[in-house]
Amino acid sequence: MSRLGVRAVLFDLDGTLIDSAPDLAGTANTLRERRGLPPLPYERLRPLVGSGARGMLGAAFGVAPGDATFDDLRDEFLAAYEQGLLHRTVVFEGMQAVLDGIEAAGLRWGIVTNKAERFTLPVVRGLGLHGRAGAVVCGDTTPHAKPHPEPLLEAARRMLVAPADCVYVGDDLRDVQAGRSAGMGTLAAAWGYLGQGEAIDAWGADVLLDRPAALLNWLELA
Ligand SMILES: O=C(O)COP(=O)(O)O
Ligand SMILES: [Mg+2]
Repeated sequence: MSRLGVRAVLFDLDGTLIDSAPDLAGTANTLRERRGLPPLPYERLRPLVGSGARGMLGAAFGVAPGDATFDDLRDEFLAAYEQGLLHRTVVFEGMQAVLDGIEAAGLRWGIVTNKAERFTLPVVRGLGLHGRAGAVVCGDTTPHAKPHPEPLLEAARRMLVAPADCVYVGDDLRDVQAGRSAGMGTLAAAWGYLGQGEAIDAWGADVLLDRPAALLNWLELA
């Protein structure tokens, strides 16, 4: 895949553009604390953060979707997370420079996440990214979420860029699947929430990136 013809870079949010793991793990421990349970170590929770509330509740309480208590715990988890979206969540180190480089080169960039709008929009605003992103498409913006291509196609439409002229950068297999289905080049971000034993090189991405700055190199902007 060539960077020639790339006019827009779309980014996944959690695990790619921002590190929200400390706040998601912190929320799991808030719920444990409410029940008099000791906190779980961050190192144990972080590898499960890619599975969102499901991963956090599985680790914290041993529950899974379909269990009697799961839905109530998930609602409580999401309400608690919403209270502290930006306590310790940050843009990944090196990523501001990547966004600066993309903008300086006259390329556009946007966000396509499975995180719901109620969480995404305050986070994106709070981190100062809102006025800069050409589009922010969330898990509930279109009828289908990733790995369906629809959110990526919606972002391309909003940015007035043909899907073939976009690339998608993400830290999960479903990001690569969505990008391919949308007809976009795919770049897999290895700095994100890669679960234990996950084989990122088996996802079928066009390019593997080991750190944010590698994206600037690939775009030939560094
Ligand atoms: O919150 C989620 O479900 C995952 O979000 P992401 O798509 O930005 O990684
Ligand atoms: Mg992600």
